[in-house]
Amino acid sequence: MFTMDFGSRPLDDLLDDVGLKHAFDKNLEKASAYARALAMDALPPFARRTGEDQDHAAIEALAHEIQRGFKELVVLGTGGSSLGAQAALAIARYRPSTGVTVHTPDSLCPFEMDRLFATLDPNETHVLSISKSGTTAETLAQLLAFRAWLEPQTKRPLKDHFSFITEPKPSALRAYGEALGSHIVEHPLDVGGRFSVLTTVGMVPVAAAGLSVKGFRHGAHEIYKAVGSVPETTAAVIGAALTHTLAEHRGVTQVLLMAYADALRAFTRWHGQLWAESLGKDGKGTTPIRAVGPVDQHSQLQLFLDGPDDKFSTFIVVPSYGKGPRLDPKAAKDNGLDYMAGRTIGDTVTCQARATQDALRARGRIIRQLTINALDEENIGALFMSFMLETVVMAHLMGVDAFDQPAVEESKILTRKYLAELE
Ligand SMILES: O=P(O)(O)OC[C@H]1O[C@H](O)[C@H](O)[C@@H](O)[C@@H]1O
Repeated sequence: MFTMDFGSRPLDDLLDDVGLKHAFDKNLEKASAYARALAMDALPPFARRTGEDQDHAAIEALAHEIQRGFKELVVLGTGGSSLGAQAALAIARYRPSTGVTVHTPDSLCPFEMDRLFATLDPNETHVLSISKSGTTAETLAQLLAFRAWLEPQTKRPLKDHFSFITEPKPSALRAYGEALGSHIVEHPLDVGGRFSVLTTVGMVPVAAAGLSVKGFRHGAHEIYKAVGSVPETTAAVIGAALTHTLAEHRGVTQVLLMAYADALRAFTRWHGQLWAESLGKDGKGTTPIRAVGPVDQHSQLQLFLDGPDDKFSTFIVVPSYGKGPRLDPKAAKDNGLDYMAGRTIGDTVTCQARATQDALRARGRIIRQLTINALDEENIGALFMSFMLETVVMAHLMGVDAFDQPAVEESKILTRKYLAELE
């Protein structure tokens, strides 16, 4: 799982220093009461389903079918139909490969599609199209392009090259899959795309890549049990109460999620959609910022430290003292780099994460650190659930509906109209 801290001093003391203890306590009480009520009778389906596991057989069946027949899996989907899988899959590259290689072209880009077609072997390629609505133009366009590329080249039945995850209701994507006769797995009706990572949507790609679905779900389940029983101690509820307090009383308009591990880059993108689409409405919201350390210390840190004090920052750290390659002591000393002599790459990164946070704290910022001890399924699953619940609790405190995205729908309708009108 993971632990949370705010540096060497307790959060209560930090809040006392800035006169926000009372406001925070009130928000924490409200947030905790809401989390308890959710757990008692109205737990969001994305969380409830994690405990049910009733779709496990469907997930494994499709994943095995893909693994048995193909070496490459292209996941077509965008937003909530891709970002969760990408975040979960990112840890696969540190394991011996037991599954297929997964490609996730989540933005519509002609150059990227040309590159994929030039490098993939059509006979070894399976295409999994994911769309909750079954109407998203980008995903449908990619699907049509993949069919046009595969059909003249494959020696196998076309239907075997395709599978689909979409809601059990009429849509263009569903009709397409049915006409092909391909395998179709249900996207749950009651789970929104950006909350769907632990459902079939995120878990089929994960299983095909050889990762443990049970691991992700177990980590997630532990968090939701804790949020239901002792909400006031959990990162999700404290995080929501704190962010809301800082937004109300300290002019915080942005939330920074900075992860010190390359494999968490995709996680920060997943979080960006979750936070922005769930909370940015009715003229309200805080803008998510994504960063990866240490690389973004060399691009954004100046702003974080010396720009406006309008951000609440969360750091995700995987302590890696003694890990990774060791720096040659003699070469380091000979070149005046004594402080590096004999240290590992992991030592360096862990010290950088600490230094960045200490520098921010020295400027009076309240900084949250979440620490995971390894990049594994349980820990990433726990983080998924924690941030989803944090978002839902935050929506409650703000008085907005976490589960719709009316403004995005307007732009989708206009895109379809403009495309149809093209000469
Ligand atoms: O899964 P789909 O129906 O294709 O939707 C994919 C994405 O489309 C829109 O942009 C929505 O705003 C997102 O919330 C959604 O994740």
